[in-house]
Amino acid sequence: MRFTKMQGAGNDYIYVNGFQENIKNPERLAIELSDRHFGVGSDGLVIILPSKRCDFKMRMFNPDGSEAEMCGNASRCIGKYVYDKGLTDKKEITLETKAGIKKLKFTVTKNKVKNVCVDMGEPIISPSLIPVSKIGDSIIGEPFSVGDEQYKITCISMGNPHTVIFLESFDNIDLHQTGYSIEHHPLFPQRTNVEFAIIESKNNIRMRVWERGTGETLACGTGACATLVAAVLNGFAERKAVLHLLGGDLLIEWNDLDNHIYMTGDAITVFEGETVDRF
Ligand SMILES: N[C@@H](CCC[C@H](N)C(=O)O)C(=O)O
Repeated sequence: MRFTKMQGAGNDYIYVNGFQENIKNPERLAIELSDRHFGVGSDGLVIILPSKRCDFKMRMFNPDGSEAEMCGNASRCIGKYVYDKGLTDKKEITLETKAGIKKLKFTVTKNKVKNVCVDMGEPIISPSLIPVSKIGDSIIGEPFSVGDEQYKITCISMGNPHTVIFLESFDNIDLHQTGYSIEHHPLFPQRTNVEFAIIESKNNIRMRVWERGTGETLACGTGACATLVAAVLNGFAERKAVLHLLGGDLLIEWNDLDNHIYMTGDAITVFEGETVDRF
């Protein structure tokens, strides 16, 4: 099976052309290929497929084999993949995901995609839709305890669930233990991604992320969008900000005219490969 390793802001996935490769068990393949010692090593597996409704369709699997509804960084990399490989000559395409249709716009230099802006759609704040097992219209800066620790959480869905916590510093947090405990907390029936964020200014937010089904990653596109929305709803930030993640920066804007979130960032091809033996 041929594959391409790509990363966006350091969030690395294995991309497979589903027009050519027939993958029977993507859940198992994601577990095996994502392993950083016995596989290729990645934050998951992404399959690019034909779509009846859009230019392309995406399926995305975490390293634990679970399928996610949406992946922001992967959507940008898919833009680069399909344009650079000549699967399209359009600079604006539509992408079908389990979280609806996303629109992608490419910035092209020397016939290669450098940057992609993704219309990520509207954020969802209703607890029943995120989903969060709590009655009410929203969860914005609400007290939450896990273990001996007390936090204030804001819950947002960008098609996939996110729980955002604002901190003064990352020094006193055991991100792996706290991230894991919140991901698996009974409040979140479909588990949750967890973002830890520090407000540096109204337009600059530093964040780290614990991803559902993955663990800590260097970046999460949907997580960056959810963090900006949470920051705005808590009165901490303006509607356009740079989100500084461990693997790079993303520009996120929550447009007040259409209520959509726009995410702009890089997309990089790392290498091409072919699996052998047990894969
Ligand atoms: N890294 C991604 C999100 C990947 C899916 C996530 N782990 C989930 O299960 O929801 C992004 O860039 O958005």
